[in-house]
This record gives sequence, C-alpha cells and structure tokens, in this order.
Amino acid sequence: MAPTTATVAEEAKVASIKTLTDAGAELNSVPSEYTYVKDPNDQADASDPEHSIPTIDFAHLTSSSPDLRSKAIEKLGKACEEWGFFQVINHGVPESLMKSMIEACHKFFQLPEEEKKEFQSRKLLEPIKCGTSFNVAIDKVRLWRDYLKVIAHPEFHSLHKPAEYSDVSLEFSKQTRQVATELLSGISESLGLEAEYIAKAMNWDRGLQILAANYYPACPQPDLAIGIPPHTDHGLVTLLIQNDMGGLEVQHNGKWVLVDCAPGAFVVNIGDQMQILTNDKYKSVWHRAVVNNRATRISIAVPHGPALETAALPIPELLGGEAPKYIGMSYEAFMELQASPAAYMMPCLDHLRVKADN
Ligand SMILES: O=C(O)CCC(=O)C(=O)O
Ligand SMILES: [Fe+2]
Repeated sequence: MAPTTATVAEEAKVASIKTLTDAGAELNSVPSEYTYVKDPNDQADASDPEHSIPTIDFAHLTSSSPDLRSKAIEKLGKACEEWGFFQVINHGVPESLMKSMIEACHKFFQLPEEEKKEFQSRKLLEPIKCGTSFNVAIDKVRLWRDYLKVIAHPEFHSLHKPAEYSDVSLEFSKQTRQVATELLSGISESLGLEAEYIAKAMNWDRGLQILAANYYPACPQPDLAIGIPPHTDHGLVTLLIQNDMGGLEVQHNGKWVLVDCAPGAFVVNIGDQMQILTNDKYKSVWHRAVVNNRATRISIAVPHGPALETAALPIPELLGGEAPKYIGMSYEAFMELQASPAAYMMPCLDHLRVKADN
C-alpha cells in the first residue's frame, strides 16, 4: 500500500536520536519507546581469549608466496565456517582515509535537521537516504541510532554537504570494494572453487555496495537501549569500520561476544547471500550494536552484494550429494522482504528455506 502523505508526515515527526540526546542534560533515562532489555546471562566472558574473532592478514592472502597464500585461504575458510566474522589487517587502505570517512559522516549527522530532511525516504533503494531507528513505520522499539545510507556501486552517489564527503567517499568506496573483491576470491578458493567463481555467478561487476553510516550517541542507561538489535546482513560480505568506540557484538556459541579489533582493521562478516551459496557451510551470523554512556560511536558498515536482479542459489559443486536448502530469490526481492513487516527482525533466510517433506 502506498504511504499516505499523512503517515509520511507523521514519521518525519519522529525526532532523530541526535535531536533527542542533544536536547539537554535532563535526559537521564531512556524514554519508554526506546526501552530494550538485554539478558546479561547471554554475554560472553570478555577476558576469555577464546572470545575474539579470527584475524586474517590481507598481505598473506594476496601474497605471491603460494605457501603464505594457501595458509591464509585456509584460515579464511575456517573463519567463515566457525565464526562468520573476522578482522582483516594489512589491507592497504590508509587509516587516514578511514578516519576521514568517519569524520565526513560525523559532520553529516551534525548538519541541522532541516538540511538532512531532504534525504528522508521510505524507498528501500533510494540512492541517498537518512533517518533514525530502523523503520519508524513498523519499529516496535525505537533504536538508539541515526543512519545515512548512500549507494556507491554500481552507480556512485554522493552528498554535497559536508563538502569533503564526495571525494572521501569515492576513494573510500573504491578501495573498500577492492578489498571486498579480493576477499570474495579468497572465499571462492577456500571452498575449492576457482577464484572468480562467486564474482561471476553473482554478477559482481554490477554488484551493490552501500555506505551505511550509523550514529550512536552516548546513552544515559546503555543496558536499557539498543543501537541495532540482533540481525544478519543481506549481502555477500560486509566490511565495517568504526571510530574508537566499540559496540559491535557477534553471536558465537550462543553468547554475545564484543568485537575488539585492531586500529585500522576492517571487521568483515558473511551475509545471507553467501550462506545461501554455500548451502549453510558459511554462516551469516547474528550481530547487534550496543550503546555506551561515554561518547558517540560511529560505525560505517559497507555491505557488498550481488547485482540486484541476481538470485543466489546453492552452488551445485558444493552440494556433495546434499539437497539444496534454499530456493532462489532476486537480491532486490530479498532486501524488500528483509525490510518488510513480515520479516521484522526475523531471520529472513527462513523464508527461502526448502521445507522438509513430511
Ligand atoms: O554498528 C555496528 O557495529 C553494527 C552495524 C551493523 O550491523 C549494520 O549496519 O548492519
Ligand atoms: Fe549488520
């Protein structure tokens, strides 16, 4: 159903989290519509070294030494299978570029609300879109975050304000995409496929890349709010950077593990399309963003997916006699489904799972 002007106007009235937290010192508790209680028993013991995501050395992955490369590919495959998350070091993207990208996004969030309003939209694939929470039309609990999503590939889009956003995001999106392309080749090889297999099958040259910045201001009661609740990412691989505040948590062996990554590293995770391709071998793992009471956290998640019309299906060469677990759906339709009330914060993959005969 097309939204009426009235409902869009109503939604526009939902203040950004920035407006709410800027409003003043009197905000010393979380308003009821933002209240989200986490179970402290589900938290992993942070002091246990078992609870840190694997590290992939990109210089090894792209090395001319066959030995270093094959060991790195093996480690990558293990990380995709056991964690679905890993950090990538020595990737060659300058830390200064990452910091400039975070700074440019921070400046965007600091623009007057009036100036950001022109980018408010309900359209899923709006080239430039900003807002608060997840989808204020269907959210049951409001999220402690504002967002800015800009499509950088297959067509590059950009903002005029802040002035540096355009140049910085062009360079950052290109370099990040190069790292993602190498990772995709490594992942293909780790599955015993030729390096280009997944890229070719997914029409990677026309694949989607989104620069999705998240703004999480300090929260007076961080245990009673959530930045982003548990979810999986829709694409093939997501690369993420953050300012010096942590907050990303990954579900591992039934517990929430806080991701601690090296300065300048990318945090990478496997998305739903990769889980489909590998018939569940590589997992699109649940993760969430928690908030803190000390300082604003900014993260930039960069999901990379297939071309919009491409439907991922389990790769026949990987089945080894197993039945395919998923039916096909175009990436665009999958994203629409994930954003719809029917799949609200649910594992969207379940909608594509082949039902067992009984
Ligand atoms: O802010 C984070 O660390 C998580 C962001 C995220 O999961 C997302 O944007 O999909
Ligand atoms: Fe995510």
